[in-house]
Amino acid sequence: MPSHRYRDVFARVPVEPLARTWPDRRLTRAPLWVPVDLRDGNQALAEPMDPERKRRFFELMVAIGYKEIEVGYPSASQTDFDFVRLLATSELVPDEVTIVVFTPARPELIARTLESIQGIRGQVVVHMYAATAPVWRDVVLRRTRDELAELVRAGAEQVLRSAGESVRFQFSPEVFNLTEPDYILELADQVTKVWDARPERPVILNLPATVEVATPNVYADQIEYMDQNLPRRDGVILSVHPHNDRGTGIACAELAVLAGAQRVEGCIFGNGERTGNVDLATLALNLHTQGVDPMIDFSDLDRIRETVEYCTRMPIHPRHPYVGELVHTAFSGTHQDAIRKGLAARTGERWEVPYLPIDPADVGRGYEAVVRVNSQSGKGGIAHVLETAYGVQMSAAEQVSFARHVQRHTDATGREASAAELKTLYEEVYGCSN
Ligand SMILES: CC(=O)SCCNC(=O)CCNC(=O)[C@H](O)C(C)(C)COP(=O)(O)OP(=O)(O)OC[C@H]1O[C@@H](n2cnc3c(N)ncnc32)[C@H](O)[C@@H]1OP(=O)(O)O
Ligand SMILES: CC(C)C(=O)C(=O)O
Repeated sequence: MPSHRYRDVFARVPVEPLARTWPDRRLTRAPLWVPVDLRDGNQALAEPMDPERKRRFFELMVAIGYKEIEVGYPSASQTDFDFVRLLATSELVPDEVTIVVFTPARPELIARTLESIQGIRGQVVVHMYAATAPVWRDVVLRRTRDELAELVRAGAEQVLRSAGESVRFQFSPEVFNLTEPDYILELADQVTKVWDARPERPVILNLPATVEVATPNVYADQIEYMDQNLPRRDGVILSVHPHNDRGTGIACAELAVLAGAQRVEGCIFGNGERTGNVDLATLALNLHTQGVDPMIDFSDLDRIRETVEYCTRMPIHPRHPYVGELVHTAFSGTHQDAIRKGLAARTGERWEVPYLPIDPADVGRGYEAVVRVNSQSGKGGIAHVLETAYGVQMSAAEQVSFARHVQRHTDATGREASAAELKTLYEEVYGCSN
């Protein structure tokens, strides 16, 4: 492998020395969540969502409790523009929900974005971004640091000039994680000054790991450094937007919250460009399994999954955390045995069943699928299936002997044996069901 072609993160961006405190902190409450499925998720789809899909997705997000939702990139397409117009001119946005519209720092596209929210009743966040990392400055935007700072200042002023009282402001230095920290502080100072950041009307400063390039501790250090050094800190909502290129988007988000992030952007099951945005459902349910209320209702996870799959036209992997079809299922014998004993030993509300980090019932699933039988299974799992599906009670000796029959059967077929198949086999072996 030509690994010499790549440099580690420390060779690409200065990571400032830091008296870090995040490793000693705990996650004790949910951050502000902002699903960006209708913008960042949407821009990753081969077929972007049509108006009906956008609306269905939006209504789902409102129904499960999101209070701030990025709804589109109005200057990107007529569909995006029209959807924002629909929200601005209808009753679809409840009073307690704020929508976010996204724009690059280009004057004509800012103007189009502001046009899309004309006459809106409730609160709206105008989210402006510009890529700030050196390669993007030099190669993509072809601007020096000062020239790019000027573009951002002009964009912030344009937004301010045309925005009414109901507008709040957000800035994202795209590729924050590869941008020099002193430059981020300079831009943060500039936008928070132009937008008059104060606690009563805070500015959202969103620090994306646009392309994930480092272990999560590095991102956490970068976020804590900003938390400690940002100008007008009490007038800023510090937000993060992790992607999942190294497969550690979840860890980046969790450590970033420990490090001082107050708000997290992502997509509900992690859709997004390349390997996706951070997965908001996983983040929320991770909190739930630590005893922290995520403030979003995932109690009917399969309904949420069906809507997301319909809107994105993409299936969710069977091993996807919490929601995958197989994540509450054990095929392997010793795990089935432990689950069976754990389920039987339950007392009270506390959930401590081996190998099941969450009670499937919390997310609307039953217990039928927690144990399924194939050639990797053992007597405990087989007995569990027959008992729960048909009330068959086997003695310890019978369990041992029947398991040998099942093993021969599953070895011969190479397949899973359903509860019905097990019952038929049981009747063949013992003459009748007990
Ligand atoms: C990390 C992110 O997710 S950022 C969001 C990315 N999402 C999208 O791009 C989806 C929607 N985008 C679009 O529909 C189109 O790209 C549009 C309408 C925004 C722009 O389309 P076009 O005018 O055809 O330009 P194009 O797509 O080629 O963009 C490149 C231009 O934008 C400029 N640009 C890119 N980002 C920014 C920015 N944040 N602020 C200002 N200018 C920018 C580039 O420098 C380039 O300018 P140049 O042509 O002078 O070199
Ligand atoms: C500009 C922003 C928020 C973004 O989508 C990203 O950096 O990934």
